[in-house]
Amino acid sequence: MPKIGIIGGSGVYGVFDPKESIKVHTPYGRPSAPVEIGEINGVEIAFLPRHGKTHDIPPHEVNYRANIWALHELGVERVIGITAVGSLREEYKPGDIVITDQFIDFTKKREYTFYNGPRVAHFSMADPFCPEMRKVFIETSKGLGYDTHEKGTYVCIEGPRFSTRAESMMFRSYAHIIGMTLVPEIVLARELGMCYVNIAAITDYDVWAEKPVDAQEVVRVMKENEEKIRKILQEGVPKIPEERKCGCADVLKTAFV
Ligand SMILES: CSC[C@H]1O[C@H](OP(=O)(O)O)[C@H](O)[C@@H]1O
Ligand SMILES: Nc1ncnc2[nH]cnc12
Repeated sequence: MPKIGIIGGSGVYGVFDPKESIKVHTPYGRPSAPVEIGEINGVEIAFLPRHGKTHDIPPHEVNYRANIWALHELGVERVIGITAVGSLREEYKPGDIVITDQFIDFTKKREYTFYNGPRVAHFSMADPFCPEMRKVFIETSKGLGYDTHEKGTYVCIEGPRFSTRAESMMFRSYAHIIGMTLVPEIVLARELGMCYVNIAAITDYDVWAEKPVDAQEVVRVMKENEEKIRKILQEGVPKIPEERKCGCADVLKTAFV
């Protein structure tokens, strides 16, 4: 049973060679694709492409609950989410890697929880990312010589449209990077006691800076970044401690009323 799951985003489709693919049915419907099982550097991995195998699911229509449930059902305890993001700050440059440490939710109409009653839960989201996996991927990305930001606040917008210049200026006053998929993916993983780390690859300066961003540019730059992501995973995944001492699952002890 794979204990590590990877959710790949825009332009990240070939990070390993799957040995099998499993169709998982969940109480929330179908995940974005069958879950692919394979290995990265000797470690068993479950992989899901967030936008489907042919990128036909837009960010606001991703079935985040089914994706996280499916990975959990297969035994996954730790989730690595790969995302393409725009930069809201000069010093966060296209091509840089960010190991996100906070998020701000600007989405509007998604399924945010597994707990819609009668069981009521309120999960702490103060420090949402797994400290053990953050450490591994910060060290790995830096060790590979990539320009790496140890911290960064990701503002998640609803999409599928990009921001207006005014929105971008506002977001820039409190966040460092912008994307459309981190929420509710991380929230749902946490609700099941799973660890989550976000490896964000910057593809563009959002519109506050210069010319309007476009989707083709994001996918083109992400293709260029794919090798970086592959290397970070190849080196980083085997360094993830097998036993979890991070406390990510402890939120379950205090969430229920
Ligand atoms: C293809 S442009 C916008 C698209 O790219 C990012 O995808 P992901 O987070 O899955 O890497 C962004 O969030 C949007 O979904
Ligand atoms: N500028 C941007 N805004 C929102 N999502 C993105 N994904 C990649 N670049 C983005």
